[in-house]
Amino acid sequence: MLNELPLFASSGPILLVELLLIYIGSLVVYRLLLHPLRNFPGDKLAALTEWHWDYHASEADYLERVHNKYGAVLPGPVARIGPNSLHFSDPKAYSEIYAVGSKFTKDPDYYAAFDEAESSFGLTDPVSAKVRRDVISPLFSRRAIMKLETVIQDNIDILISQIISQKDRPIDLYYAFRSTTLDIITSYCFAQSWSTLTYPFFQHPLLLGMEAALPIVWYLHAFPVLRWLLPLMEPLVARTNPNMKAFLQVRMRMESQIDELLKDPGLLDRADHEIVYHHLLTLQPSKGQHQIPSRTSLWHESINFIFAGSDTVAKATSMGTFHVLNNKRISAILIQELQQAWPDIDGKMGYEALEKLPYLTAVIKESLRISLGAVSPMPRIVGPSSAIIAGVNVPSGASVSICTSFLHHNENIFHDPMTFIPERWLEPNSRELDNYMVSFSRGPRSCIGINLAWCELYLIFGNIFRRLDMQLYETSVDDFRYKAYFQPIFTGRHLQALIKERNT
Ligand code: HEM
Repeated sequence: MLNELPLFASSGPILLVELLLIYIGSLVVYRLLLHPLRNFPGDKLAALTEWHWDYHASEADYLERVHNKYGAVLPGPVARIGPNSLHFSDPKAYSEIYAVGSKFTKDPDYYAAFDEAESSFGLTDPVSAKVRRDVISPLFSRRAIMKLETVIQDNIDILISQIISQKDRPIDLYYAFRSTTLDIITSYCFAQSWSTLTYPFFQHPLLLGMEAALPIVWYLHAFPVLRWLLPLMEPLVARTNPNMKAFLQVRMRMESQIDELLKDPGLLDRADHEIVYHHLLTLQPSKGQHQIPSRTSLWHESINFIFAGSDTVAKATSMGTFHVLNNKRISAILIQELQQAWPDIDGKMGYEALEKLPYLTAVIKESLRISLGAVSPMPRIVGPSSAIIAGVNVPSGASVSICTSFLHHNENIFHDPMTFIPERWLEPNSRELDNYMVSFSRGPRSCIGINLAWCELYLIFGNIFRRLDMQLYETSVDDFRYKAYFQPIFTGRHLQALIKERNT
């Protein structure tokens, strides 16, 4: 009887189900038994489907748990965390994956989730990415930052005056810093400040919308179709979730900025200073730019700057400020150093002068170390041939990464890694530690905004600790536990402080 059953039923829907089952069956066999990564240790479900990663991606300690489980299994300090993805735990892997001159490229499947495929962050083709970088990098060179330092200082002055005007109530310093960095990036890159600093309690709806948008990243990764559906669902989303509505408004606002500019390029001449569009909209064949970026590409780039350039600095300053205020000894040393170097409180102290202060520098480095920056993997595709990473032979085409926490929070590198100790950066061996500080990543895709970030960090830390008298309010270290959405979202209360103006 069995022999007489046909292999495929003839009716359409059943045939579809049969084909689907055959496809899934073949995928299972391929991924478990034939895939080039089949011999790497890791959960079977992780090897079978990307959804396993998407399910666990936001758990801050997920990768640590995976390595604790598979650390002793050969071939070494590596685990398979997706069908085509490996994650390393040995810090040596960092300099091999993110090496200067590396031919490894950004993993297109992973980075597509950010929905900025045509921005400097999202471009995965190395040639296009390099052209874009070469075109916009001059705006972020140290020289350019020094020239536009007043743009940054002016916004910090607004921050200080806004904080002082809200005396007698605790200030949400995370929102305050995020407003500062948003206004800095929108003034610096577009000469059109969003003026979020002057919004009541620093809670501008656009800022709240950007914060609410972060958690969608792993959904967009798991279900790529959402990237197409999201714009269609705008009216529904806007009605049901005010923060998502605000996020969609951020995207639309940037879209109209581009449209206005394309309609009237003369707007560029009216900008107060050089902005990112001066670079993007000027053909620069010497840098390999043979065409002006498309409207979509300009739009992606503008959204990229707003996200990449604001939350990162705000989270580092929030964590750093908390740790300084939480330790009387550290805050006393920092304030004393600032008072000595900057005796006239009504005067100004610029970036170059602040950079020379050793304790302030140590505080900033420690803030960057402990806050990590990007908290999720930044995967690269191995190629053009196979590579040895941390002593392990990895086939070409595999997606590889090692998260920053495996260096910054590694007790073999930084003793007592979860404690904020600026002094570690002042010890004789601190140059050695610099090799393991990778907040801005390394290699051809490292952070474009590093000089701007350093300048913001010096000016924000310098100004708030010199000009304000701050006391923590109902914030503890537990409030900085986070969920990982490439950038962290702290799960506790935001950093809050009672703040007065300092008079001397
Ligand atoms: C404390 C502050 C900052 C930290 C910790 C940080 C960290 C990083 C990291 C780790 C990357 C690599 C991402 C990856 O490989 O996927 C990156 C890339 C990038 N960052 Fe930053 N960043 C900061 C500030 C900024 C600022 C202020 C800007 C604004 C100009 C900026 C713009 C960018 C851009 C455009 C990229 C993409 C570069 C590429 O893929 O080639 N960042 N940043």
